[in-house]
Amino acid sequence: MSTLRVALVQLHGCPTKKENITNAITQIRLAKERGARLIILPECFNSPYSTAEFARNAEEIPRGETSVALARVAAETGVYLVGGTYPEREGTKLYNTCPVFGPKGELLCKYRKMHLFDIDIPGRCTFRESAALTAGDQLATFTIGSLKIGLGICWDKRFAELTACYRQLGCDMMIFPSAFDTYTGPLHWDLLGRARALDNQMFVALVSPARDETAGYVAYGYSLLSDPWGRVLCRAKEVQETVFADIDLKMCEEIKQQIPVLRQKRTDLYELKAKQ
Ligand SMILES: NC(=O)CC(=O)C(=O)O
Repeated sequence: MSTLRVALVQLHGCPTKKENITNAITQIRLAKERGARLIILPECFNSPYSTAEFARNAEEIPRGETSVALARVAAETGVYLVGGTYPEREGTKLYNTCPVFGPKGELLCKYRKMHLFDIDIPGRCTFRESAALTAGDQLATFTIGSLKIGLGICWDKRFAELTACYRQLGCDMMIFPSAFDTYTGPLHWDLLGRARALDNQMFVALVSPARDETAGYVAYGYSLLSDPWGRVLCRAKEVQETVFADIDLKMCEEIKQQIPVLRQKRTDLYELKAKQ
């Protein structure tokens, strides 16, 4: 395998959880028809992105209805499916969790958002995820052939050390299901995606919900995939749509030779260490 077709599925929000799941399944089937082998959904795709709504839509992973439906469609289509995120319930705690299903419908891993989205830009954007959710404390990776992929969720991409830890683990791709808002999106979305890609010489995919001006939280849209050079290979607009990129897996090795910054780190003077 020297190239991999990736689909970024930018979904619009539907009135109910059931309709969100049905819409996602339809789009996954269409992406498979167009040759995708790795399909990625957005953050919080089965629920409004609201601290007041998380509990109502939360479920156990992988026993809940969203996971069961995603596992089934992954097996039916034979794809790797990054199930965006949805609220996960474990005991009394809620998490913002990204599950990954393999081509047989098996749960390959799940990642719980490690940095919670607590933001306060008066008059622009205020959100306190930590009022409703518990932060995760584990990195999560999976592989497709020789490609090792790391997971983060939205706000996590602002913490450069996290992606650098995944680089240390040998990841050549990061996936961030995300939901930036319409103030931070235009300023930071591309910049952060491309910066993480360039710093770590890896592919970076950011997948957002479509924009809905009537929603309580208005997501930015513009899902994108950056290559290790910081070039945007595909980008959605604001509406529901799926965009595709064929990623060339040799590119990470080439750039590491040509621009050998990863080998030139002065670990005698500074060092990054994952504590797990
Ligand atoms: N929704 C998030 O977690 C993060 C976000 O919107 C931002 O970083 O801006």
